[in-house]
Amino acid sequence: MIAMKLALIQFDIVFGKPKDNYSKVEHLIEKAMIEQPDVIVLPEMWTTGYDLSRLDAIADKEGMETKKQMAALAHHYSVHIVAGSIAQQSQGKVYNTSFAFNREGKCISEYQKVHLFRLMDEEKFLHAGDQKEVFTLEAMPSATVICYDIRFPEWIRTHMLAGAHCLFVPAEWPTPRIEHWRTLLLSRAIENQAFVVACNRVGSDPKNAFGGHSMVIDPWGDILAEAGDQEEILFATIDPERVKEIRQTIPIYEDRRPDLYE
Ligand SMILES: O=C(O)CCC(=O)C(=O)O
Repeated sequence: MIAMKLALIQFDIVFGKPKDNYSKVEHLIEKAMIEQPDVIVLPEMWTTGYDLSRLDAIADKEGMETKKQMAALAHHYSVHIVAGSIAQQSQGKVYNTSFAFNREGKCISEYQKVHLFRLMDEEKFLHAGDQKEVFTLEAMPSATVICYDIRFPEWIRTHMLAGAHCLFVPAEWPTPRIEHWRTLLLSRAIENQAFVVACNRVGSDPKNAFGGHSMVIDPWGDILAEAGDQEEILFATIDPERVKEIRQTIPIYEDRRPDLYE
C-alpha cells in the first residue's frame, strides 16, 4: 500500500447557516488541493454547528445537499473526502451523520453518531445511530466515529475487530476539555495500534468555544501532525504498512483474552 497524504480542514463553522458553510468548505477544499492530498477530512456538524433548536428547518434532508456537493468535489478533484458529519433529517428524525466519498465521487460510507453528548443537549434534538461501518479508502480499511464516541474504547474496539486500521474522528470538541481530547485520541491510537485522524473545529457558538488541535497519530502513538487553535489546513502523510509493523512488534490482537472479557 502506498503512502497517503491527508488534509484536515480545521475551520470556524458559521452558526446555523448551511449555505455559508457549503461555500466556505468549497473554498477551503480548493485551497487544500494545491498541496495535492489524497484525502480531505472535515469536522463534526459542519453545515449547521450546534444550532440544535433550529434543526427541523436547517438539517439536510436525507443528506442530499451535502452528498451532492461532496460527491461533485471528490469527483472534480479526484480526491477522497471523509466529509466530517452533518445534521441529517431522515424519516422525521435528525441524526449526526458522517459520509465518506471516493475519488469517483461515490458515497462509500454512512455512519450515525452512536453516543449522544448530554452536556451539549444532543439527546434532546438528535437520534443515535446503532451501526458501525468499515470502509476502504484507497486500500486502507477505515472507520469513522464522531466526537464523544471516542470516550467509549469498547465501541472503537469493535471497529478494529472488524478490520479497521485507521479511525477518522470528526469533532466539535470544546476548549475546556482539550487535554481530554488529546489524551483520548492518543490512547485510542496506542491501544488499537491504528492511525487516528481527528479533525476538530475552532471558533465559538453562543454556548461554547472550540479548541482545534486536530491531530494525525500513527499506530505507535507518535503525533505526525497537530494543529493549533486557529483555522488551519493540517497536512500529514501516513504509511498504511506501519499498522502491520506495529501489530507484529507487539501482537495485542493475538494476546487478547476475550474468554475473560467478552
Ligand atoms: O466528550 C467531550 O468532552 C466532548 C464531546 C462533544 O463535544 C461532542 O460529542 O459533541
